Amino acid sequence: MIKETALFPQQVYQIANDIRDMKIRGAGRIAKAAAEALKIAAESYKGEDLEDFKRYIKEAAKLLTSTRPTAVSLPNAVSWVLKALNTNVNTLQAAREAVINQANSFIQYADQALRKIAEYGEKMLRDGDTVLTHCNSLAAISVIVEAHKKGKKLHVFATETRPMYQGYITSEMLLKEGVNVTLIPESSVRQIIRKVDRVIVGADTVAANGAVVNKIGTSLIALAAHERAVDFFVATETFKFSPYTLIGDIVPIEFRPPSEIVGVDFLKSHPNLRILNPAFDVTPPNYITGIITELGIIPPKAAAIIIEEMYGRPVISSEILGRVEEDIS
Ligand SMILES: O=P(O)(O)OC[C@H]1O[C@H](OP(=O)(O)O)[C@H](O)[C@@H]1O
Repeated sequence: MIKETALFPQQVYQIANDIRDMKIRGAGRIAKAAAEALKIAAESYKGEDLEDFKRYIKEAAKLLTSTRPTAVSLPNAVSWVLKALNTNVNTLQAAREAVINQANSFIQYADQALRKIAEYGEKMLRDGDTVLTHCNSLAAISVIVEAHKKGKKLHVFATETRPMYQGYITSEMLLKEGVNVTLIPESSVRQIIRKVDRVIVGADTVAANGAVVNKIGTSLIALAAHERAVDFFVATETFKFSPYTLIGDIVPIEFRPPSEIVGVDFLKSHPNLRILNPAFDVTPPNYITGIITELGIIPPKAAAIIIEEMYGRPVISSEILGRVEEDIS
């Protein structure tokens, strides 16, 4: 549990806890939730001092970015909102309004971006295609659903996605839209890939060299697709592009608790058993056909250009990010 003090309203801690516990999950959704939390914090600030307000918002930013380390959408959303404090705000009221407006503008941008991704991405799917997707990505799903709405007959293989089984959520979402879905264990992908025309997945972070960090198992799927020359697309908003990688940062990979892999009883009865539960892996750029963004479909090698255009240099320091490499030993 994140330590609660009287500093922020309970809702802010709740959002932070829900992101950490993956009750709120998906790189886009956690970014929007963080923006919403900063907005709530700004609205609820009880003090009367501008400088104190700025410190308070930065503390909230720190709390939120400390919840999960890998998806850069989280610090990028927070940076977007914190820009409000860099503008010429001279009064508490102006600063509060600026934070609220920036948070709203991020949420609005995120919603519009998903619509644009669907619009650009559906063109990559053809009538009769069999599509494979992994985990639960709103960006990837929006592309599939848009193609389906355009009248293209698709069949989707959704991987179960151990250990959290987000493939079940994906299956439900696609079935609700009337898309044909077959749920498969991800260990069957090399067997199934011969039936697949297109792979489409989401992203948690896109690095400056075009590598994509996404749910564990993605890179094995990319490898299988590469072997059979199956096109492999990544659907992602540009706020999942990492400005930190432009200045040499390595994307930290989150390791989650062993209890997500095996039951507590099994763990207790085998105290010498070590368990590793990495939540993400890295797919190299040469395995990726194209990255579908709200700005258009780009080759992975163009990621650095997008980062430079969108962000320039990082806005918040690594101190606020609180990024610490996980100990995997
Ligand atoms: O933003 P959207 O496209 O919804 O999802 C992007 C990615 O976020 C998820 O991470 P997690 O489930 O939070 O660990 C998955 O890795 C998914 O592919």
